[in-house]
Amino acid sequence: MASARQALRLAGRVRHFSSTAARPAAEVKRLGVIGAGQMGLGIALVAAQKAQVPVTLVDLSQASLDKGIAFAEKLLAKDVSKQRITQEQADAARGLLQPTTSIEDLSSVDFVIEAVPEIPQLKFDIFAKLAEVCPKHAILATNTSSISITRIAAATTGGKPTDTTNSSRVVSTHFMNPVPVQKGVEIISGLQTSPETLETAVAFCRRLGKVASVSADSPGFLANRILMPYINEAVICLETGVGDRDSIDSIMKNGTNVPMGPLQLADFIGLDTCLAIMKVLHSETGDSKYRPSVLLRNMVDAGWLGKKSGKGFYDY
Ligand SMILES: NC(=O)c1ccc[n+]([C@@H]2O[C@H](COP(=O)([O-])OP(=O)(O)OC[C@H]3O[C@@H](n4cnc5c(N)ncnc54)[C@H](O)[C@@H]3O)[C@@H](O)[C@H]2O)c1
Repeated sequence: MASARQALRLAGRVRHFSSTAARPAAEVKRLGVIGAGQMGLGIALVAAQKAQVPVTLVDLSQASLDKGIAFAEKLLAKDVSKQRITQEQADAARGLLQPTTSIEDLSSVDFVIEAVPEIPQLKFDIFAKLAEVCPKHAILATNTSSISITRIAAATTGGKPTDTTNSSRVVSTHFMNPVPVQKGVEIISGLQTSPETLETAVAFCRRLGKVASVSADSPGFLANRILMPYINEAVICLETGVGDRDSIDSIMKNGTNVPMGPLQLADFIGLDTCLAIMKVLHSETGDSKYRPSVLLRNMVDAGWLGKKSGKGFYDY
């Protein structure tokens, strides 16, 4: 596994224009996570289990917090029943999760990861608030799938873009779904991100047992720049009758040794998420090769969003 320094060297393409006095990851003693949905809950649980730090888990919705905590308890109970961890370890991890509906409770975190829905203005507002609430050494990370890290960082400057006190601490830690299972994480620097921030993010992700890839702030970053056109092309093959659903999924599953084909994978990710990312790739690059498939748009318009809505390319 690459060390944090090696990862930084790998990131030779990433230019840095600012520096910051961020603490090294070994001193990340408390994590904050905003958004207790699919991704936020997974990140919080992995942090409690692997880094064994207290996690302040913030969500606007008490119902989401209750659902998330119940899901975490279910995952921990499953790990105990499969003898992957002991009951004591499960209890310790559960005890580290501290749900709250108040963002002000992030006032003593060393590192915060935002995982709210993929809505640009929502993320900008939250980062402006984090710059006010979190300690001045805290790393402010986003789990965005597609929004520019540079734009998110700019939201922390309070209208003074040349003051990088806050924006140099913004970075993306883009975890993969499901977080407890997937080892990969993309670490993306915005234009303002300092080398210290990047290094702290890489090192903290390693404490979570993840393998970090470093990339520049470019539409889709690495994972979605490669994955989403692949999924979109599979939908175009279905739409234009090149092959049926099962043939498309079968050839990719059995021919490229992936656990599921592209249409099933799209259902698991959420077709709305896939469409949103294709739209970003298309609009941000202006390149027609990223045009979302008509069928993908129609499926989303119909409310057939995949597994989460009970119907997508498959029925659930
Ligand atoms: N789902 C995936 O496969 C996946 C993979 C990688 C990255 N992402 C990214 O992760 C982020 C979260 O995605 P998700 O699938 O977990 O979403 P989700 O809809 O499952 O969860 C989002 C949570 O945020 C909460 N929330 C909304 N507004 C809030 C606010 N103002 N303050 C606090 N909490 C708020 C919601 O109540 C909800 O619990 C998005 O940026 C998404 O693009 C998703």
